[in-house]
Amino acid sequence: MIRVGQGFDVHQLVEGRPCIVGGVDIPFAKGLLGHSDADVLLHAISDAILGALALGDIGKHFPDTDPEYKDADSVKLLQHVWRLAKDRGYILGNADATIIAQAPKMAPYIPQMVAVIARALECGESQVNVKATTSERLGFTGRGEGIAAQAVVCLIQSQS
Ligand SMILES: Nc1ccn([C@@H]2O[C@H](COP(=O)(O)O)[C@@H](O)[C@H]2O)c(=O)n1
Ligand SMILES: C[C@@]1(CO)OP(=O)(O)OP(=O)(O)OC[C@H]1O
Repeated sequence: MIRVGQGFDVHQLVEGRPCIVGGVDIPFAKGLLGHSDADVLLHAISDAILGALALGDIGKHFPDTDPEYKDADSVKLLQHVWRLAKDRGYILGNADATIIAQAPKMAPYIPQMVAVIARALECGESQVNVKATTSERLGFTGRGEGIAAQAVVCLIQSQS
């Protein structure tokens, strides 16, 4: 069986926080605000996987009221989500994601993000694509108030 899922997430950019996107700590004057490390890209991918599995969303699995997830490493959250897919006999077909950010420039860090994601999803790097776009200075992303990310995944059930 093949299943697809999509995910979308937004986090606010504020001073005094690290800017962690796709598991990469990007040097920038502002960082992402959240209960966890606020890794907007990994949250979108996690939600896409949970969507494909019809298992709800990351807020359901990792409540932002739970101190266990305070400043949590989203790579670990993604690994947990991937375990749910593996336990149901799925492998990754492919994942494709877009980061929407006026700044910082993501391109130099994308190969590192792809490596982090492929490692967490136990797949080849050719199965993972990460893109970035500005929103041409329009809207909250364009004003630099936050970063958004969206993702789609295709999961393939290799055993029944
Ligand atoms: N935060 C970003 C945004 C964009 N990029 C790269 O720049 C290219 C052009 O962006 P447009 O919004 O003008 O389409 C885009 O294709 C990305 O390669 C980036 O690295 N970081
Ligand atoms: C990851 C969790 C849990 O720490 O918190 P945040 O970092 O605030 O992220 P969000 O995308 O708002 O939702 C999921 C949360 O429950």
